[in-house]
Parts: sequence; C-alpha cells; structure tokens
Amino acid sequence: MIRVRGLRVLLGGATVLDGVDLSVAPGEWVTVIGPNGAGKSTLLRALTGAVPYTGSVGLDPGVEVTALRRRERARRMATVAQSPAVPPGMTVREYVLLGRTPYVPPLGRESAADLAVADEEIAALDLVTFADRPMTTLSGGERQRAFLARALAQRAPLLLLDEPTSALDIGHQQDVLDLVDRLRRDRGLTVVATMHDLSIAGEYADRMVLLAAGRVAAVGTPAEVLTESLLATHYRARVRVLPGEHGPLVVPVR
Ligand SMILES: Nc1ncnc2c1ncn2[C@@H]1O[C@H](COP(=O)(O)OP(=O)(O)OP(=O)(O)O)[C@@H](O)[C@H]1O
Repeated sequence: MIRVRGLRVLLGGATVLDGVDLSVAPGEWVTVIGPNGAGKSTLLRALTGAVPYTGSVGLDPGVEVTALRRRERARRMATVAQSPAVPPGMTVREYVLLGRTPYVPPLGRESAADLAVADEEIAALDLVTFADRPMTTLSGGERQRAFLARALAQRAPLLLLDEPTSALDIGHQQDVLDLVDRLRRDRGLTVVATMHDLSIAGEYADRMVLLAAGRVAAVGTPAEVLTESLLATHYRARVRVLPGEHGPLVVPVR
C-alpha cells in the first residue's frame, strides 16, 4: 500500500526528514510517534505529496504519489491535518460534503448519493445535532470530529490522521478511534496516524514508528517501541511501561 524509501525533506534550509524508510501493508494501522519537531507531520505531508522530497513515496501498485493528479490522489487517500482550513461561512454538512469533491464531475454538483454519504459520516461522528451549524460555532472537539467526517466522506482506502484526537475528551477519543478501527475492518482501510498519547497510540496501532530528529529511531509492535529505555533516550521522559490488555501502558513518573 505504501512503500517509502530514502525519504528526505528539506524545509527552510533544514533537513526535516533524513533517509526515512517505511512500509505500510493494506489494512494495517501504523502510528508515528516522536518528540515535538521530530518530523511526524512532515512525514504525513510527504505521504500525500504535499511537500517536495527526494527518495520515493510509492503507492500500490508502485505508483509514485507525486505522479498522481490531485483528484486521483484524493480518491486514494484522505487526510486530517492538525488544523485544516475551513472555508468561511460553511455549515458542518457543507463542510463534510467537501469530502465528495473528488467524485463530483467538473462543473457538476454533488449527487443524492454524495449527500447520503456526507449524512452517514455526520451520524457516525455524532454530529447530527450540529449539521446545520456554521463550522465556526463548534467547539474544538466538535470541529475535530467534523474534520474526520469530511475525510471519511472521501471514502479513500488510505486514511492519514495527524493527531486526530488531540482536542477530544477521553470518551470521544475512544469513540473516534474505535470508529476508525471498525471502519478499518469493515472497509479495509489502511491507517497512518501521528499521536502524542503513547498509551492510546499503542492500544490501536499494529505497528509503531518512533521518529527522532527526522530519522526512524525504532519500528515494530507497540511492545517493541514503547520501552522505558527508548522513551528515555528519545523523549528524555521518565516513564514506567506497564502491561495492558491491548498494549503497553505508558505512565509518566515524577
Ligand atoms: N516551512 C518550514 N521551514 C523550516 N522549518 C520547518 C518548516 N516546517 C517545519 N519545519 C521544522 O521541521 C521540524 C519538523 O516539524 P513537524 O511539524 O513535522 O514535527 P512534528 O514531529 O509533527 O512536531 P509536533 O509534535 O510538535 O507536532 C520542526 O523542527 C519544524 O520547526
């Protein structure tokens, strides 16, 4: 599904990603972790072809992401960025409907089927009561759910999520991640996410990638990556790692 080789990204004269290799299999959930500034968001942006890079970002079947036209890219991958821009004056329903843009014919309008898909995702993200409200009136967490609804409405097989739960309360965090996991199984989605909450990250990911200063410092199962020594080295964090039902639990200690 994704095959990244020797990925290097320069931004403002600085090397932000430096020789990243990463493979993601169809249906897999891979979560990228790492300290602030490690290059997580940049890696996600490179996967969508949104930043210039050297090396290779190959998509199944061996197609370089930058070779795809915008519309084709949007049918293959849907992204939730950290702070997506919202066109002014849009209601939640109008915003979620933007996810159907790659399917609307040039100069055409959204079909009844497109409207139905948007409403389905609005319901899935618990946004029905907000559907006719302007996006600007939503709380941070409500808006984050609308961003995800828009991405899901794209019905792309690859979902790229940059800190998708950072504004959510603990209940909505679990709801949203459970939903993504269910969709992964039902629709065969492949998920690449970045997350700062390491315990939650480990509970949902099949594999994790620890980025540090633009390089892959570790890759493997959550139990292989979430170790006290790796987290001490790369986050300079004092933590205890406890066994959990669905993955290691990382507890900061003073
Ligand atoms: N346009 C730019 N010009 C110069 N440096 C940049 C630019 N964009 C990003 N960077 C730098 O690249 C590095 C990686 O940024 P990135 O946003 O990918 O990190 P991150 O791991 O997602 O961090 P965080 O956890 O804080 O969100 C940072 O040091 C950032 O300052």
